[in-house]
Amino acid sequence: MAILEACLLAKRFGPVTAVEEVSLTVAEGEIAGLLGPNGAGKSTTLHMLLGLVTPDSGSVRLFGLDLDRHRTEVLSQVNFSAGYLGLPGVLQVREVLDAFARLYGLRHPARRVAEVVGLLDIGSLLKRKVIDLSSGQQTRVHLAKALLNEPRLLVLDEPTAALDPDTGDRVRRLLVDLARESGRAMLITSHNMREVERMCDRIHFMSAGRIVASGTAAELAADFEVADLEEVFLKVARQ
Ligand SMILES: Nc1ncnc2c1ncn2[C@@H]1O[C@H](COP(=O)(O)OP(=O)(O)OP(=O)(O)O)[C@@H](O)[C@H]1O
Repeated sequence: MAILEACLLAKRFGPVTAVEEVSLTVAEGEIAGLLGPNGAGKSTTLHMLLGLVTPDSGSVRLFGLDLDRHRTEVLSQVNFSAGYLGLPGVLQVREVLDAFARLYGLRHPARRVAEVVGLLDIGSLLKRKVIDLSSGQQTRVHLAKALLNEPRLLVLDEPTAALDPDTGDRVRRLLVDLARESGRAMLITSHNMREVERMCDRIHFMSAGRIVASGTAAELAADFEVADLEEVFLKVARQ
């Protein structure tokens, strides 16, 4: 079943065409990657899929429902994490997670907070204020928040950019396990090609607002007649 179906999305900001005719689908249990050079239109695409930016044209369906017409229903089954999203700095980590758990209307908020704290291994951070955390620690708190509502679609804008190699590896394993075991769909952007090769079932390359190539890492490498995704990226970026 298609969890996400985007059809011919387009967005301009004044004279800048950020996104043009972007169509993509993400299936249940699939981890999809959205790659491309800086300014290619990845974040703008994610924001349209999340209803944060209104497209100039095109449509988004989530779980078979039109995002515009069923906004509350579909967005309650989605979550989003990105390094550029702030959390309330004066609150302790526990207070932040408790607040989001209440906001999401979870049936067993305390139990779910304990679960995500365990998954992201952030028990030692619970009494710390968000503002005092390192960027990697904040990333883990953000990911914990994004898992609270057990989203059927998890959208992650550069999820491991601030993480050290060990923590990044743990988080990647956690996300892959979540997709495999519970059928959660994910759409991630990343500039880490090894990460994308390891995690993503299907990859969409964007350039100048358009999707210019899609496939598995192996299919893309074969199509572009190169050895790996890093070289595909360089070819796309330099075309
Ligand atoms: N709110 C905005 N107002 C004006 N221009 C914008 C706005 N948001 C994005 N843009 C422009 O749209 C284009 C696409 O930006 P976007 O952030 O989607 O790219 P990206 O692929 O996510 O880049 P990066 O890899 O650097 O994060 C860029 O030219 C950017 O300057």
